[in-house]
Amino acid sequence: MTAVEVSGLSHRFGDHVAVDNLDLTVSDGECFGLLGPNGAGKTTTLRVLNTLYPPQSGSVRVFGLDVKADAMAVRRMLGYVPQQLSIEGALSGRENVSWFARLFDVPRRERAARVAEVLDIVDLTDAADRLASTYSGGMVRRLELAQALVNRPALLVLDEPTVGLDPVARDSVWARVQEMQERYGMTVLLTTHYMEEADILCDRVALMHLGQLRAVGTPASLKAERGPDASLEDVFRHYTGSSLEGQEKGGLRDVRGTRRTAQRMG
Ligand SMILES: Nc1ncnc2c1ncn2[C@@H]1O[C@H](COP(=O)(O)OP(=O)(O)OP(=O)(O)O)[C@@H](O)[C@H]1O
Repeated sequence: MTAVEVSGLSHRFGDHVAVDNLDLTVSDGECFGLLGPNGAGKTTTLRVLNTLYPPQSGSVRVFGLDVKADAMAVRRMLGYVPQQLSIEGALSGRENVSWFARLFDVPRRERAARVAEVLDIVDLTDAADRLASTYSGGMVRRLELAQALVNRPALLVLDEPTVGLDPVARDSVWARVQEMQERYGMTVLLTTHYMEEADILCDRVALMHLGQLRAVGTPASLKAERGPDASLEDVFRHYTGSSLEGQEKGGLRDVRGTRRTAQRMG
């Protein structure tokens, strides 16, 4: 079964073509990475897939359902962790996840157990009753994963899941994603600027540049095409003509974003 099927998708903002005739297939149970420089069209693609933007041309199907015609059914199958902060600092971790459980129609009788289960998966049981405003960046990201998981999505969509996290917190998020995949056999679609993340987590990756698909394959096959010692960064550079420097969101833009986050949390 195909989890995601994108055919001839294009999306414009005014005159600007953000996604240009994109074709992409993600198989059931796969962890698939969407890579590309800033502005490549990754987030726009995820937003169409998430039913946030209706497709302007082309089509997107999630487990056979059309994102336009069957938007509500598609939403029920999805868990989404956006780039922007999606938790409420004035609530505890448990309350944040419970709120999502209500929002996503988790049956009332099952809610408390389901919330406890996902908090356990992301290793936040001990901190569950503390206000989220006291959480570290890594804990916030794990709480967002718990929120996205509480309706047991068939497809988990992660937009830069570890941006701004230190290596230890990043490792911890990776471990949770892998555990969830093993436990539930869910399909994961993520975007990232970290080539190491793509290499470790993803069964296949696609490289986007200027709205177009430039390459798709397993990390191993894409690296092998470039030579015996090639890294995924070499592959990235080859297809996009740009280096990753300044791409990782550690720049001013991200610092601003992080500060905005801190303000909201505090
Ligand atoms: N709401 C919007 N209005 C106008 N232009 C937009 C809007 N959203 C995105 N764009 C433009 O569309 C292009 C693709 O943006 P998108 O956010 O999809 O890229 P991305 O690959 O996710 O980049 P990043 O890695 O920086 O998140 C960019 O040139 C961006 O400036």
